[in-house]
Amino acid sequence: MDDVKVLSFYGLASAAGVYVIFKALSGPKLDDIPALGSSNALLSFREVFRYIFGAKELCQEGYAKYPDSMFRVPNVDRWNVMATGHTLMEEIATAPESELSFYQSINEFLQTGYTMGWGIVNDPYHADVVKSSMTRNLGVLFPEVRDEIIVAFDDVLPLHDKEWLTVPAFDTMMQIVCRTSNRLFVGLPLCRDADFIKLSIDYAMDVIIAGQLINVFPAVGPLLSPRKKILRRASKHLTPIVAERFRKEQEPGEKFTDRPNDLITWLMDAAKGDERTVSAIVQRVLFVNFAAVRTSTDTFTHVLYDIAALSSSQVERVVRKEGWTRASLNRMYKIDSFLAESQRYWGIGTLSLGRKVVNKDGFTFSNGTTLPYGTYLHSPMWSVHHDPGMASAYVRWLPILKLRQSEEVGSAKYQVITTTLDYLPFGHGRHACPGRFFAAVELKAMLAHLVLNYDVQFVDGKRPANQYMASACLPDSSAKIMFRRRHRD
Ligand code: HEM
Repeated sequence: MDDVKVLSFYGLASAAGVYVIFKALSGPKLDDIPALGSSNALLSFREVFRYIFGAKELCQEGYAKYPDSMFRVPNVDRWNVMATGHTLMEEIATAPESELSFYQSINEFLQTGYTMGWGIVNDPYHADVVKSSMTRNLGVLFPEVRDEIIVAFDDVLPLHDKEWLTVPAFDTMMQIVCRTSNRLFVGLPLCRDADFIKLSIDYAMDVIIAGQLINVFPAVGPLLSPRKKILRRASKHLTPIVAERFRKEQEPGEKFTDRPNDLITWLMDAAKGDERTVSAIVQRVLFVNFAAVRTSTDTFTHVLYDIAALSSSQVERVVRKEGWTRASLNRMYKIDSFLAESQRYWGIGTLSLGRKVVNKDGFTFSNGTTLPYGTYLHSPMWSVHHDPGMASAYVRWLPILKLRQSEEVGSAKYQVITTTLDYLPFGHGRHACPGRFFAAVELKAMLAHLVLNYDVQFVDGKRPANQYMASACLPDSSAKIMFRRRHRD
């Protein structure tokens, strides 16, 4: 590095350090909430490191020590309050946005305005589109989802005879998830375009990295946002499609009757004002990609790593009897339970129910505790999912994973889409993931296709270790996995 670069590096690092300390000291006063480690923001660096290298153990310590209560853990620039026990968690899940804000919490973390556009911050109408139009259309569009799964698996796994093929697990699943999701979002042929798939995948990573940089370097961070670059790349593919739809819609005379049934159309129908422009719709399609693809890929890579011990007899029986429809997928109870259990056991994060107190007078819980304005809070999901009190709900099925008791399997109460205070991978309450209905259909269809058609094996015989980073719990993204076409005798 030359001198100017060295000086710039130290200058930026010092500015970031001063800013972080300033933020830590000027945050809301939380003296009544017990801290893990030192209660002094500057002396709690040991816990900060423990948090950065995996919040799981740290939060587990607090969960055991403070049941039905609260404790706080230090992040780099703030305290994060953890609420435990059903009563407090229910109050978080049901609190109105004007008291405990999901959007402020997530938008600050991702710096959504800079990284993905202020329209998304100001009018998150896509959540209703995903929850209503997308979910409503899942039955009629299922054959397309299924078709894309088959073609995508065939394309990314060019298998011959009885040979094993070794491929990178995460990247391969990411391709399949991205293509399948975009079959529903933008349709053929774009969902198979290599550059479009790559930019959708890159976008997710770029946004998370840029969001963190902007949080630490607020002054220069926005300059590092990938938004414009990605928009330019995406526009090449999406702008002509969206512009053509707007043009057809405005044509006098004939009604635009052959409108494709996809996310672009659903968004155009729901968007209002400034959000009803070509560039705003393009941005929104990218945002839904961001919410959908990485989350589903991480979840499915965990599932893939779990799959070796899965019996496929039940899947075969249902498919033989009823063929491939959404209804038959609904009856693949073991597939559903397997997915739910993989999500419970591993999850893709260790925290859930992220909110920020936005009422100027603070938020008072039923136990009398008031959290001041500006407090960030969560529930320690990993600890909830591994609470020994939950063990009786499961029977041991795989060496690690358990399935629900047989009488419970198939009950709506325990399906993967049913969120509860004990089952939080999709959150719970007001902001529970609206994409979970699609995610469940997509991932269950992928899982059933996988177990019916492929044998899967680890390269060295054991599950690759997870990567824990702050609140994330990610499946190993560099591990390879072996596939072979399944042969029926
Ligand atoms: C396995 C895959 C997925 C996981 C684990 C997941 C998880 C989550 C979680 C934890 C939340 C926040 C809930 C809360 O704090 O209460 C959320 C919100 C959201 N998810 Fe998902 N998600 C997945 C797939 C998807 C898909 C496929 C879509 C879109 C098609 C989607 C769209 C959204 C949106 C739009 C929100 C914001 C909700 C709001 O504005 O209230 N997600 N998701």
